[in-house]
Amino acid sequence: MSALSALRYRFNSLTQTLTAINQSLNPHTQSSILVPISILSSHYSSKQQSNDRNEDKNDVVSLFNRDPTSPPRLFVVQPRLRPDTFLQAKLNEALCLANSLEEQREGYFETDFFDKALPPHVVVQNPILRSSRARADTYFGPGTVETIKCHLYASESKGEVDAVFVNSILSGVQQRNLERAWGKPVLDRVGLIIEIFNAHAHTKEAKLQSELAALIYKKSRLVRVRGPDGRHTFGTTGEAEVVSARGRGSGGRGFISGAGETELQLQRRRILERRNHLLSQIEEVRRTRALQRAARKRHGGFQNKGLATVAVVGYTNAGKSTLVSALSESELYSDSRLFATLDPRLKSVILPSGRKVLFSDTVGFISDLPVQLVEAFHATLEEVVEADLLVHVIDCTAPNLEEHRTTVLQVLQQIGVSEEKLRSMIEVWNKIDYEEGEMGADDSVDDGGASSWPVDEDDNASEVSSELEDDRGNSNSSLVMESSKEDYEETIENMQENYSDGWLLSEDDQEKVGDHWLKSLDEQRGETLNNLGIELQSQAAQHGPHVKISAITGVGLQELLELIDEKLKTQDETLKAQNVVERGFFDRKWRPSRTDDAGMAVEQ
Ligand SMILES: Nc1nc2c(ncn2[C@@H]2O[C@H](COP(=O)(O)OP(=O)(O)OP(=O)(O)O)[C@@H](O)[C@H]2O)c(=O)[nH]1
Ligand SMILES: [Mg+2]
Repeated sequence: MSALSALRYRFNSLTQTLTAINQSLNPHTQSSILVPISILSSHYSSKQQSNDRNEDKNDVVSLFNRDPTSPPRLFVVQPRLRPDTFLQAKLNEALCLANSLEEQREGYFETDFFDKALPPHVVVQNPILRSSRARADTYFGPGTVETIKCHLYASESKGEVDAVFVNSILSGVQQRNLERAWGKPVLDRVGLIIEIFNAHAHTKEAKLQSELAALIYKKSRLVRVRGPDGRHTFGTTGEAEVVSARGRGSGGRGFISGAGETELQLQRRRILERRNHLLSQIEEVRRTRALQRAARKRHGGFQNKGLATVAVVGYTNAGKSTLVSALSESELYSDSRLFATLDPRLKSVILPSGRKVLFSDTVGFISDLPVQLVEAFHATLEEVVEADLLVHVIDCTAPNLEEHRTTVLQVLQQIGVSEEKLRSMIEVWNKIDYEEGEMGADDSVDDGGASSWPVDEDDNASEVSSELEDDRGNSNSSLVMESSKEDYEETIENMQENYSDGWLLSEDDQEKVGDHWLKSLDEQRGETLNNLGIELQSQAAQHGPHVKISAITGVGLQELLELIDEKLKTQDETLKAQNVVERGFFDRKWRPSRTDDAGMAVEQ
């Protein structure tokens, strides 16, 4: 109940201002960016990129050709999920993601997040729920593609849409075909998250890493398909393979020799060159960070043991930055936009025992966090891996809190946080003021059904409300007509077998994503840690949160600091004991025994 109220509270704030935002849209800007340009297109260089970014970067950062001076208007397509509360949570996240894509101007966002309008959105039949497999060519079935097109055109007639955001993972071919069908750039979940990272990055480190993630993503999207005329084409505009002179008759071998470079090869080469350049710069960042960490461990701190670091981790928007600000009495940037923080920031805090420690605020996680981002943000995430203690902040108002927790545990395992650290991690339930305040204020949300969805004044937003209603009863809605009777009869248990980390992938996609992880992970360790993850989850389920806090009101913060103090003290004692044992072992091993001495003497 409390979580639904939280959603209602947030979305009512968002929807109230839809009209104002729509009015502020500039028709001129809109027409200039409504050109459908695929991320697969060879025209990936955006001439409209921000002047703030250097020209070199303009060529590769943006995944679609958008105007960075005003936030793009995205049309959100949410595949249906069950149960409805889960659908609502995912739709809520999708809308927040869509509204989070915005560049800062002089360090600030132009609009307050809560003043932003809800983006136009539609819930559609989920191909995976229906046939357990998405279509290889268009992901959705032809009926759903048409339905979305109708809704899209209806929104567009109001001048609202720059691109379509499908809150799922699409293959390059699916994305491209949907772009053709809808005549708009299409972003899938991975693409949008990477785009947000690029838009929010403003330090050198974050920019380098976000750009690298975008490049890795783009590289995976470079596909060659057969065009309508039967020839192989590249890009949405269907240009034939273009050859550059490179490789023609010089140095190439076999078939490549003398043929020149195809468009695909040219794009790959450009991406690889840029990637290598970025990797070398990121390596420098990593080296600097490692040196700084070593210096912190050597100097200062408690009894000359160096400064301990406490990394604050959690799902995006959980309140990590607000918490670190409150504990350190500083002003870290916090915002309701997702991925407000991209760079680790360190703040010193004095614990109740008088011990000084460093708190590190870092990038938040999200379900289906693109692997490209995890790979690219290695330097930043190392701060988490190397921390002495982890504090996991959970937004207790999130209806899918359990999924958030699992996601964070999985990412921590994937980036290589030790089993020991995961076991000693402190779990903090933040935003309890929601429960105490707004939650109790509105009893109407207790029905647990469609009425808990925010009542929107806007036509676009209310579409979903009616759909959710329709899904339970009879409806004339074209969207609901696509649902089969069997869909309704499937149990939640059956549905959950289809969920991957609370998220839906086609079987192909699952294989692809799985492969990717396998490449970057130590398999055996992964298995052990997965078991640990389950164990940690069940522990948490049994014992509840370690501490309940409100980073905003300050409730529970003292208790949290005391717990951190205690944990670090226990760790110190364990380390000390280990050192004693190790030294004893060392001594025994290397000091020659009396008998050995005698033997040696005899031999000599
Ligand atoms: N009511 C309430 N709101 C909170 C609390 N803590 C944080 N928030 C709000 O939650 C939103 C997100 O807070 P942040 O501190 O930016 O969250 P974050 O985890 O750092 O988010 P990212 O950096 O985007 O991953 C902001 O609007 C905060 O004002 C809390 O204890 N109570
Ligand atoms: Mg933050």
